[in-house]
Amino acid sequence: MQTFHPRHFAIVPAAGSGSRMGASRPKQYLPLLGRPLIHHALSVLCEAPDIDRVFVVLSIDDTEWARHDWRGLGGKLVPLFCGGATRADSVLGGLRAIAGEASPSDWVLVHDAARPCLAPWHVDKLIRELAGDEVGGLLAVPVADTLKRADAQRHVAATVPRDSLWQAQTPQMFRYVMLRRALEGASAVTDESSAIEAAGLRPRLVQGDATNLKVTYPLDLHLAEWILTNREGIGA
Ligand SMILES: Nc1ccn([C@@H]2O[C@H](COP(=O)(O)OP(=O)(O)OP(=O)(O)O)[C@@H](O)[C@H]2O)c(=O)n1
Ligand SMILES: C[C@](O)(CO)[C@H](O)COP(=O)(O)O
Repeated sequence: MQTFHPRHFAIVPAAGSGSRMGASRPKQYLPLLGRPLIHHALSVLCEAPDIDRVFVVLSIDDTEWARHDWRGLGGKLVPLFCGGATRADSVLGGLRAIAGEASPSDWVLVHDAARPCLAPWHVDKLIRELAGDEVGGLLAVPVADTLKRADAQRHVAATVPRDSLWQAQTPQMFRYVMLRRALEGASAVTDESSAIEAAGLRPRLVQGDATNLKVTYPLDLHLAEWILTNREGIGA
């Protein structure tokens, strides 16, 4: 009997403008250790032995991608100029663009272009822990701080119990057809898991670590540089 092995595709949404960064160009192209920021995560995804192809979703009017040399990342990398108005639109555009290549039960790993400190072991752990899962899941870290809910005047209205609260990261890994249908049916979601949850399913939380931060504000760029330079020393 022939056994079916699902493939793994990465989709990297990179069509954002980086407004909170306040830089002169989208943050995915800001220099980080001599490379465009996005290069770091793409390199890890392209080198992951389990990942078959890496699709980068760019804005339809992106002019910067072509200014850089990506050949060092090898043949798995495919740019798609089909980004949308929101992150979810960009991911959905990517899923639609690869419809001819992906089978319904292939896995899709969606990873933010803005998370440059993705490490090979993050990808390996996610794929290994979710291999036999019906639904899929995401990297995440348990909330470590005491949480406060603010009122309109920024006074503390309540202390929110942090038990069972996790911070969502990426990659988030789901079956192609399940993710596509979930995103087509979802409104205003900020990650893939939310769309899957809205479809009535329960994604699994796979514990990652704080080094896989999202570069959102200028300080994050310095933190990312420090993490990439000192990774061996901090045991991450
Ligand atoms: N229309 C959009 C918006 C965001 N993204 C991508 O989604 C990821 C996470 O989003 P975020 O950090 O919010 O990026 P930006 O939207 O660029 O940032 P900001 O919200 O500060 O403008 C980034 O890799 C970003 O490029 C995208 O592909 N398409
Ligand atoms: C998907 C995500 O990285 C999970 O933390 C995050 O939600 C995306 O960031 P955004 O600022 O909400 O677009």
